Amino acid sequence: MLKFSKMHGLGNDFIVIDAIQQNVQLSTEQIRFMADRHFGIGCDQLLLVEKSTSADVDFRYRIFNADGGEVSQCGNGARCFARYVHDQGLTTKETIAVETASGVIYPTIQADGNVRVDMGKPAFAPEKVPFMAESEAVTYLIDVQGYDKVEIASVSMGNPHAVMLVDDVDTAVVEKIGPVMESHERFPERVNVGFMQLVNSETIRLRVFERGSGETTACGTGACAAVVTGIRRGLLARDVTVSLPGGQLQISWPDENASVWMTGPAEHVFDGEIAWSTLQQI
Ligand SMILES: N[C@@H](CCC[C@H](N)C(=O)O)C(=O)O
Repeated sequence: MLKFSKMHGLGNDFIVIDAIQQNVQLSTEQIRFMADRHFGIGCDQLLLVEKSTSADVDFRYRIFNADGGEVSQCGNGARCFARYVHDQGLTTKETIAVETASGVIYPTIQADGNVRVDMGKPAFAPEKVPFMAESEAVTYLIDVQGYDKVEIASVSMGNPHAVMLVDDVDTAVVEKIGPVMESHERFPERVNVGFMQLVNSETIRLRVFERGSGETTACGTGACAAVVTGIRRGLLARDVTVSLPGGQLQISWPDENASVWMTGPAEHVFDGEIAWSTLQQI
């Protein structure tokens, strides 16, 4: 049997698998099957806990979207990862160094159970996102099929994000523009698409259409992306409450050269197991 835990961060849900104590080799099709909410277990992302290859880092963290594609960063996943390795007794540390495909992040489990994560520095250079543009700008006007030009900001939080301002997230056409933007030709690795409504300089509302998973109830890196691009546009303060459909995150970007800090909950839902014989049929 393959053991897993089901966890979530503000409803952005994960299958978390210990690949240190279990020998885990999953194909893209098997991950897609496990993520499927009707035929499998159901999740937005599947997270693998592995040993790090470097001595000064505690764990390696691999992330797969529901479509089976491996990606390099996940904010809500980082908080769940930290709670998982701590609660399963894989570490006794409160601050954990975690290697991801886009660098090392440092989640800290707080006394109240929330997790605060040093998410690293945002990268705005188009080639880092990657986004096709002649030079770096705070915002860009892009052609979106079926719509007039759309103004976006783009940033890498270890994964690619496009953020647009909307008057009201409740009426924003996330399910229509989201998929078109996700596969926009100017984002060669596709993109996570954020729809940000300003409430005041310290509060935003946000919905995110995630690359490879569709709209989720919350996206941690999406919240970081919205806040840093909002600060660059002169719209937001340095500490912002981000209100997502699944709940709230606190995001802070102390200055242009600093890391972005994210604080929020991570919840364990249940433990389960699935037979390898079932997965072998996929
Ligand atoms: N849910 C995540 C982001 C997961 C990865 C993303 N869909 C991508 O493809 O980059 C978060 O909380 O940040």
